[in-house]
Amino acid sequence: MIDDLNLQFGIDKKIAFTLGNGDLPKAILLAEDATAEIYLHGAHVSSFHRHGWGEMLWMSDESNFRTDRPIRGGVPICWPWFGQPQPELPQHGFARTSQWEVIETKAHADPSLEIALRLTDSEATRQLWPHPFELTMRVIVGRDLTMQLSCLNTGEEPLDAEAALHTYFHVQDIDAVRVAGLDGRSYIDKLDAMQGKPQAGELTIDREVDRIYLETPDAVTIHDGAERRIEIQKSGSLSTVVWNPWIDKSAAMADFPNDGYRTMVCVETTNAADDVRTIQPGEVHTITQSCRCEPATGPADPAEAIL
Ligand SMILES: O=P(O)(O)OC[C@H]1O[C@@H](O)[C@H](O)[C@@H](O)[C@@H]1O
Repeated sequence: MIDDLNLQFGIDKKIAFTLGNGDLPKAILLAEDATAEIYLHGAHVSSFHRHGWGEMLWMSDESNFRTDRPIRGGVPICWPWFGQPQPELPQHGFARTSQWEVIETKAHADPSLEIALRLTDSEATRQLWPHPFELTMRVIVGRDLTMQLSCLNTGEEPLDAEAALHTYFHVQDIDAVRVAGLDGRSYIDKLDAMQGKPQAGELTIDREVDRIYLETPDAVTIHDGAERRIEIQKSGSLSTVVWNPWIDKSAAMADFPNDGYRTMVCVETTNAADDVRTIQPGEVHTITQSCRCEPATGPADPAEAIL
């Protein structure tokens, strides 16, 4: 399988396929400005390392790497639902535990690299969710990490889908983290009977946080507690989830280190809660997020200072 992937989609010195953890196949993208890794299991981006500025994503070193489990960390794709609408359904949908197929790789002149993966309905997905669909995940690796998740409704009935690019960002020190861009928005507090509450100012984290922010079309910025800030631009999404499990929940999760909550925060570009999307037959809905990691002060790139 790896040989076939390299033959069909490998690009010399830029894109290669290999077996990753748990012998699951993954793509390695070696762009001029960054290196990224994407597992075919879940179309899961597990690493984005912008050269000179370190790893942007947080990965659990206790993660499962099994075909029947989601990977913990990186960017799980929650689809076609967010959370667990019914107890018998898998939390966050089936996309993150499905095997995706690679459909395209490209080396752009700018000089980013791109990989596209696809998931279509099958007997197994129709048992959980009775809709035909074609889901495409495009990952573009350059100075930014851009992810586009597109759902084409290939059926004859409208379908309703939620989605999340459930991104685990690596931060230096949770006590000093600030999340900007949500001021004045209201959020659903999943830890307080789904009550609606207003956000005043920047968000800081000193306890478990699990919130769905509504009416959030704009960029969100994470100040990571040290020298970095991460800006998340988005489109096709009017909701944003912020999650940190804090002490007790970290300890309760078997695939999460007890102190993991100190160096991560999830800021998720979503279609969740009242932002569920109805997609008509033959139509496509795309949710996009583009993440840029830059020094906390100064221009994004030393070259930009002299341009
Ligand atoms: O453990 P999971 O299924 O990956 O979910 C992690 C978290 O994901 C967040 O997006 C949810 O809002 C939380 O409620 C949930 O606990």
